[in-house]
Amino acid sequence: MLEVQDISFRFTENPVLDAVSFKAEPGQIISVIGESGSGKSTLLRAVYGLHDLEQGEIRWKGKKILGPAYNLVPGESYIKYLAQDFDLMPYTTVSENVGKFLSNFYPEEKKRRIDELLEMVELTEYANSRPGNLSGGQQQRVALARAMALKPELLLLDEPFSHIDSFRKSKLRRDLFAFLRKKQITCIIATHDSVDALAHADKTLVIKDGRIVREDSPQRLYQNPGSSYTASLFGEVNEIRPDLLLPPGNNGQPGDKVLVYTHELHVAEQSHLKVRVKESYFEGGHYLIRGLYHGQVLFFDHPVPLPPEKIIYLKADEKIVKERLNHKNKTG
Ligand SMILES: Nc1ncnc2c1ncn2[C@@H]1O[C@H](COP(=O)(O)OP(=O)(O)OP(=O)(O)O)[C@@H](O)[C@H]1O
Repeated sequence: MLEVQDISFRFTENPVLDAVSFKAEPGQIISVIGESGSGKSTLLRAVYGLHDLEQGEIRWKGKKILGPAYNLVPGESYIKYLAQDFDLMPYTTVSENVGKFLSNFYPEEKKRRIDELLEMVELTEYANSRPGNLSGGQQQRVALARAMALKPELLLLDEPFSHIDSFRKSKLRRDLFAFLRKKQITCIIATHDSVDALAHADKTLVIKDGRIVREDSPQRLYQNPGSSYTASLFGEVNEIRPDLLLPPGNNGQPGDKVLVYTHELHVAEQSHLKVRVKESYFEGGHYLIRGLYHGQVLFFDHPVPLPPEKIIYLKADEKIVKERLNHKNKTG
């Protein structure tokens, strides 16, 4: 088990990690999501032993992970860290890069393993190419394969799909996480991408200014984001007065707002939410509509574009609104 206990770290004056605590059970996949600069990479680097902490400690299976001041060669052999720069050897082949940490003692076993990993990242035909001649996305796939070559006990992935085209990303993501589950590899993945954070994780940590502000299952986090910061990591979100979405009575406290995702608002015959359409943006499966309610900008999804200045009425599922309101009042 990984135990991160109350760790703080700063490069200069301001803390970059501020009293961070969480646990990862063996085989668990944990996503860390937060805006740029919130401390995701620093957290992964700290877990890998690349930073000397100001306070707190990190343990893997009870053994303390030490920073560079106490460990001449930072990083432990049972942990692999895939950084945002891929750190590949540019002048040796893709195969040699993937096999860098594998023993030469059993050459056939080594070759089988490299072939299996290259197949997973769809780079078999590039086995003899040099990373220097590959695209950014292809290099990232080589780095991913190399990080998994030794079947680490703990894998730390920093934005592992950021350079990979959406055409490949979904399949690679599915295959990678299936592989991790099969091998019972514990994984922490830092990401901006809500699909990375939601689709495959057992638990998601939301980080803001170096602090963990939420820790929950992806489903509960998405259903009850609790703050506009958390909700906005999953896409455009509206903050709406509950009395505009619920029948009279039971409408929360004055000043309350509920968070409503764009796909949860629907055009209705009548409602309290009378909106003037401003613009329609084509997003593939639907249009994102920007409208105004008494000067407040609202976004919602609609199957077709709507003419500017058209007046429409918006509704949301009352059950969802009530649940969010209750959750908000419970958690403050
Ligand atoms: N080597 C460094 N020296 C000083 N400050 C740093 C250093 N590395 C990162 N920081 C600062 O620490 C904070 C957290 O950075 P970090 O890279 O952990 O954020 P992040 O959430 O991973 O961002 P991104 O999503 O953009 O990669 C930022 O304010 C950053 O400017």
